[in-house]
Amino acid sequence: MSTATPRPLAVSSRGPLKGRVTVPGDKSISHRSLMFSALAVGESRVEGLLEGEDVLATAAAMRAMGATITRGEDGVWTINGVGVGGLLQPEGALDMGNSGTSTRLLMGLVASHPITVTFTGDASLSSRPMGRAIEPLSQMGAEITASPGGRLPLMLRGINPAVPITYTLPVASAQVKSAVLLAGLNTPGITRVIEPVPTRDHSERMLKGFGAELTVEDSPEGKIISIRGEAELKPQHIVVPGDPSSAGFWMVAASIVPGSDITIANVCMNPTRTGLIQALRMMGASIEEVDSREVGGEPVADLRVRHAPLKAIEVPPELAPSMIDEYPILFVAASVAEGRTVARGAHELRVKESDRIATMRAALEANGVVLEEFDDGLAITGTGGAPIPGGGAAVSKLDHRIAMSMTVAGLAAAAPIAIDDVAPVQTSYPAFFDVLDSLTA
Ligand SMILES: O=C(O)C1=C[C@@H](OP(=O)(O)O)[C@@H](O)[C@H](O)C1
Ligand SMILES: C=C(OP(=O)(O)O)C(=O)O
Repeated sequence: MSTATPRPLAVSSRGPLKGRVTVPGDKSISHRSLMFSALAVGESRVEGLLEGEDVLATAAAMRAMGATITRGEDGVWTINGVGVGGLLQPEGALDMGNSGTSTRLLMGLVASHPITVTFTGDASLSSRPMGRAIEPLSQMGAEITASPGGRLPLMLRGINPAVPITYTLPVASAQVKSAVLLAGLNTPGITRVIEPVPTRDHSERMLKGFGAELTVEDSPEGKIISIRGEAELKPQHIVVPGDPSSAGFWMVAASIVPGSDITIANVCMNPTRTGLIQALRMMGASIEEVDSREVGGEPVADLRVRHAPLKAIEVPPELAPSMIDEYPILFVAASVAEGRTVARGAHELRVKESDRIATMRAALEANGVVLEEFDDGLAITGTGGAPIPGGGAAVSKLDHRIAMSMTVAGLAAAAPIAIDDVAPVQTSYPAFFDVLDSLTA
């Protein structure tokens, strides 16, 4: 995995970004495509799957639990599922690598199957809190023994039949929501999740597409998502739309490097994912949607992004769930905006692949950016369009989004930024540096 060999890289400005880029398949949808196909009865096909380390960890885990998963020479993946209830006891521990999504969603799946699974991960993943998934899954009857602080490695003994619950999410987390819904798939009766703050809804959309009986209702407490268990999933042909989180790096790069004009093709525009676009537009970014359409049950568009002077904003905290993975790159945009951008209400950043508030603060500060750290975010005083000073180090802390964000910062810096390790980009965007080369050729 990406921990193996660190890859240092010094990034300097390369001039304007020009041309057209197709971003890789959405990571959230890719994980779910493999998991749900592996639980369907029969053969599913997935086009445009993200072939990053995180998703490959999910593929390996589903194989270890009985699914047959192959990649054709045309890049189309074929999955023969075992059926809901049919997951097999894996022989060894499941290595989740760097992937929180794989871990929490698979904990949910295993919880209602009569198998016992040990989950392990890299140093980053082993420092992240799993208590948020352990709590509801224990209520459903799973027995979970975790490392101190509710961390990996952990052992989960699933139960069949599990107990259906109604669970109100204490944190805005699509992973926890999905863990409970996936446990509900093989649980008799109705399992409900109440979501006070909306988060990405790919599980809901896709489970319906696979034929599960799933309903979403609005209530004063929030969205109530109900799934009827002992579901039968029907195999699907899935076309994975492009990842808006990966697109975010190019949106910001083109916005902040003078003379840039790019088109990012096939970006998933699901409203639970477009917070960065909203925030950048508030800052004055030029992002034009071209050819809006639907792909695989998700809204999709091509985005034309041209350089534009950015102005500081107060980032509305209610946008947080729809741009939670995009704060690191938003901090880079804020670093060259005119004025002081304040982004708060994003506590969750502290428990991602790294503490993304502290990691970005250190990396930007070392490169001359003026900022202030809060428990739940950063305030950043931008250069007003001038290059950021650069010339410092950036420590990526096994966090792909830090490595990519600081690369983009380097494109807008007066002196090179020395990133200690960009190998983590493999988790979500293996072609990132090839695309950068093509846009700056
Ligand atoms: O459900 C998902 O696919 C994801 C949910 C988010 O995590 P949380 O549920 O922890 O907010 C996000 O940060 C992660 O990259 C992917
Ligand atoms: C938080 C992320 O992923 P995960 O939780 O799956 O590790 C991310 O991709 O930014």
